[in-house]
Amino acid sequence: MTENIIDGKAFAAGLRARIADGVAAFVAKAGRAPGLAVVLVGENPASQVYVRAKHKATIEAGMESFEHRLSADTTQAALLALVAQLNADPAVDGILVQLPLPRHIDENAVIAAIDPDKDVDGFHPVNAGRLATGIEGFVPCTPLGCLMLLKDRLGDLSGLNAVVIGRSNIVGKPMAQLLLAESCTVTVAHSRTRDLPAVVRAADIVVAAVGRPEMIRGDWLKPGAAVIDVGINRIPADGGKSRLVGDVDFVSAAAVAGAITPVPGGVGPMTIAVLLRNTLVAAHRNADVPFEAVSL
Ligand SMILES: NC(=O)C1=CN([C@@H]2O[C@H](COP(=O)(O)OP(=O)(O)OC[C@H]3O[C@@H](n4cnc5c(N)ncnc54)[C@H](OP(=O)(O)O)[C@@H]3O)[C@@H](O)[C@H]2O)C=CC1
Ligand SMILES: Nc1nc(=O)c2c([nH]1)NC[C@@H]1CN(c3ccc(C(=O)N[C@@H](CCC(=O)O)C(=O)O)cc3)C=[N+]21
Repeated sequence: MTENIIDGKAFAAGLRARIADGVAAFVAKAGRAPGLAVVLVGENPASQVYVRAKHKATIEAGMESFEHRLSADTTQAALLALVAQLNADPAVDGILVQLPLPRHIDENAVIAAIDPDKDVDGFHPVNAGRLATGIEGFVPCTPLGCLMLLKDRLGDLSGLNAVVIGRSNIVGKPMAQLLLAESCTVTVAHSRTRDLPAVVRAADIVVAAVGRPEMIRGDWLKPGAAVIDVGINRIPADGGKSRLVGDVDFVSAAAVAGAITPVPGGVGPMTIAVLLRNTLVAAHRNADVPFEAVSL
C-alpha cells in the first residue's frame, strides 16, 4: 500500500519549479534577483548539511545566496552587528540565522534583532503575533509546508479534529495557529499531556513534532487519519552507520493512516521550498512589486 504516502519530496520539487518561474518574473520587473542571507555560527554537522541544501536550492531557483559562516566563539555582539548589516542591505530580502546557536548566544535576542519584514523564518515575535491575530506576515516554513501537504491531500480542513504533538515556537505553536485558522478543532499535546494515545486516537489530523524517534505508533491512530511527521531523528543502524527516522513509527502507522508523510522525503524538503517561497514574497514587498500568487 503506497497510495496513502504523501510524497513531500515531489511536492516540494513542483513548488520550487513554480517559485523559479516567479523569480524570473520578479527579475524582469525589479531588475534584480531576490536575495537570501543565511548565517551559520559554529560547526554543527546537521546545520552544515541544511545550510548547504538551502544554498543549492536558492541558486537553483535563480535567487542570490549570501552565506555567512562564523566561528563557534563568535560573540553575541558580533552576530547582532552582522544582523544589523543584513537588515540595512537592500540586496538582502530574507535573513535566516540557523538554529541552534552556541549556548553563549541568546537566541531570542538574535531573532528579535532581525527586521520582521526580512524574517523569512517567521520566528520574530512580530510575525508570531501577526499569525496569531490573522494579519499577513511571515509564517514559519516547516508548519506552512505541513499545511500545504494537508490541504493538497484533504482539501477543506474545517471542522476536522487536529492534534499537534509538540509546542515549540518554531513548529508546534505556529502549526496549531495555522490549523486553527483553517477552522480545525485543535489540541496541542506536549510532555505533560495525560494519555497521549487517547488524545491522538480522536484526531483526523496528527502532526508529530516531538523529537523522539518512532514514538507515535499505528495502534494510537484513528483509522484513516492524516499523519504528518515533522521529526528528524538520526539513530544508529546496522554496520555502524546511522539512519534518519521520524517521530512516527512509519510501518505500523502507514497500515492504519489514510495519508502519511515519510522521513526522509516528507516534511524536510517542504521546509526548504517554503523558505524560498517566503523569500520571493519578501522580495516583492521590499521592491514594492505586486505579488501575483500562483498557487505558492
Ligand atoms: N522537517 C523539518 O523541516 C524540521 C524538523 N524538525 C524536527 O521536529 C522535531 C521537533 O522539533 P522542535 O519543535 O524544534 O523540538 P523541541 O524540542 O523544541 O520541542 C519538542 C516538543 O515535544 C514535546 N515532547 C517531548 N517529549 C514528549 C513526549 N514524550 N510526549 C509528548 N510530547 C513530548 C515537548 O514538550 P514540552 O514543551 O512539555 O517540553 C516539546 O513541546 C525534531 O525531531 C526536529 O528535529 C524541526 C524543525 C524543522
Ligand atoms: N533558522 C532555522 N530555520 C530552519 O528552518 C531550521 C533551523 N534553523 N534549524 C534546523 C531545522 C531543521 N530543518 C530542516 C530542513 C530541511 C530538512 C530536510 O531537507 N530533510 C531531508 C533529509 C536531509 C538529510 O538526509 O539529512 C528529508 O527529510 O527528506 C530537515 C530539517 C530546518 N531547520
